[in-house]
Amino acid sequence: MPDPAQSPLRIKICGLSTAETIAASVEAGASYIGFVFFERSPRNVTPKRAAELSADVPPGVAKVGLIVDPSDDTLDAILSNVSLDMIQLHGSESPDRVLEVKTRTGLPAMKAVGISSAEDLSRLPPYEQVADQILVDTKAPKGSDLPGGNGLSFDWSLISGRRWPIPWMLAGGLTVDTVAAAIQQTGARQLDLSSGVERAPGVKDPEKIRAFITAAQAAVPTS
Ligand SMILES: O=C(O)c1ccccc1N[C@@H]1O[C@H](COP(=O)(O)O)[C@@H](O)[C@H]1O
Repeated sequence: MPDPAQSPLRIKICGLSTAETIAASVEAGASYIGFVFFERSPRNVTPKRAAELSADVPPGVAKVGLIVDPSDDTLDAILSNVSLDMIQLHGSESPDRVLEVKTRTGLPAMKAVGISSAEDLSRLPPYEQVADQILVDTKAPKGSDLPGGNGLSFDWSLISGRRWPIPWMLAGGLTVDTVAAAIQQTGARQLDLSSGVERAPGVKDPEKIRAFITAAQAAVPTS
């Protein structure tokens, strides 16, 4: 897993599906690579394809599998094909289910929690007891096809100054144009994004990946 002491900012590029965009992410300095295992997503990859792409991910860059409300069979089917470093749970998994997934897979789990208002923050503490990391994402609008990956940000002032008992990542609509403000308002030192480095849904753009990571690194205060 990326070591916070070694890098002041850790970036996860999610929904990668080509060797070219994985190489661009790794060379630009991404700490995490995300594979989406969710059939409705334009970023969906099969476990076999993820295993092929994993050959391009060097040690030290964590491979994260994004799954939505997975059954045990789904978890087993994915992990029998591809070796992952962390599971990202991006559905409505309960805290107990997060624990079960950790036990079954033997992997650390990052639980996504959707935020759209101050009340949503009350959902965080139970997950902070059981997950290894929290992913703070924008709550998907009612009726949307995807529970994440919609390119929408939330009101970052809601988490400004919050104390986090475990490592966390900021997600939701991050782009090269918004990342400096996102870091400044939330104090985030881990970022996760998908839509903001795409030229079309599911089509990552190597140039956008490089530009985002450069802008994000430049936005972190040095002291
Ligand atoms: O990216 C997807 O297709 C996806 C599908 C289902 C759940 C989550 C998904 N993506 C995650 O959503 C956030 C925010 O993405 P974006 O930058 O706003 O597009 C991020 O954590 C992705 O990993």
